[in-house]
Amino acid sequence: AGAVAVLNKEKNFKDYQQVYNAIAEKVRDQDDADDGAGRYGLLTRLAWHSSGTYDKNTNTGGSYNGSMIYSPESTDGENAGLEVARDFLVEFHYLFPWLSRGDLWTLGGVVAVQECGGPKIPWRPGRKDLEDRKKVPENGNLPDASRDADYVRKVFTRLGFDERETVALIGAHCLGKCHTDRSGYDGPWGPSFNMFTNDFYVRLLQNWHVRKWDGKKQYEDDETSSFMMLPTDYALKEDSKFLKYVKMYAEDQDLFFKDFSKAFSALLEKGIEYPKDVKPFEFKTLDEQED
Ligand code: HEM
Ligand SMILES: Nc1c([N+](=O)[O-])cnc2ccccc12
Repeated sequence: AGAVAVLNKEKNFKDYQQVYNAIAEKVRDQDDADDGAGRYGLLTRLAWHSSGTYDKNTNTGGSYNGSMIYSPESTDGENAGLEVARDFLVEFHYLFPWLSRGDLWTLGGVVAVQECGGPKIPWRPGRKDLEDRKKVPENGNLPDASRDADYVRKVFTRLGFDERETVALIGAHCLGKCHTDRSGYDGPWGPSFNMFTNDFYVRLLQNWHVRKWDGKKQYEDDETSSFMMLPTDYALKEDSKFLKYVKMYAEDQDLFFKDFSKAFSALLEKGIEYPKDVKPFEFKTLDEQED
């Protein structure tokens, strides 16, 4: 059976908005971090990887248990660098001891997307920290960036997403950057990675070439050589079915925002059963609360 959300009767919207605000203030304080990318990409990736272990065929993995602190998940090469994200958030575990790791890590992703101009991400608490180490998912479910379109389709089908949702989710690659000491990929280098926009798709439709360097195969844009794409990013334009949605989102940022909001919210809840009357929270951004 899936993991059933455990709702804390003493905590309500106001308490979770307070956690949101505390995380958002710290993110804002670190806007210069990571060569100007800030923490938006890093926290979005933590929320994604804590959820991306989900397997719809066995109804295992996902964000519920906050299991990334345990091996083998903690040492999965695909999670390299996410200890920086977990360390960034750990103080809020002590500030708000009633919040589980799974709730904290997924809420961090909601803060990250919303605080850099992205759409509202509906979010529900109720994840419970793992007691039984045997429930830590095996490595191998988080995707490898060197692969092709069919591999990407397989990964997101296993997660329970269709092609349109797959393309919408990968649009989060408008945020943040690659780190040679984490994934081995490198860049981008332009100041374009701390705002949530449809730029990923607009750029992907421009002209690219394989970068000549001593690192992993990746793409570089013909015009400025200041952007990069992973092989799995580039695969989205090489595959006619994915390309249809790349063009759709490149032409319509509002549609991208609507689809991303729905798919990312669903990603963060994969494998979790909620009582049907539990409505998601929609948090205000810091800007929206400024008096
Ligand atoms: C085929 C699927 C995907 C692959 C192979 C992939 C791979 C990667 C790789 C290799 C990095 C660089 C990590 C580093 O060196 O720091 C990265 C970064 C990132 N990924 Fe993905 N990713 C995928 C899908 C997604 C999805 C679905 C999301 C979110 C919804 C996402 C969000 C991010 C973000 C925000 C970053 C920047 C992290 C930072 O700035 O530290 N990715 N991804
Ligand atoms: N900023 C990024 C772009 N981009 O187009 O700016 C493309 N792909 C990425 C893959 C992983 C992390 C960041 C990316």
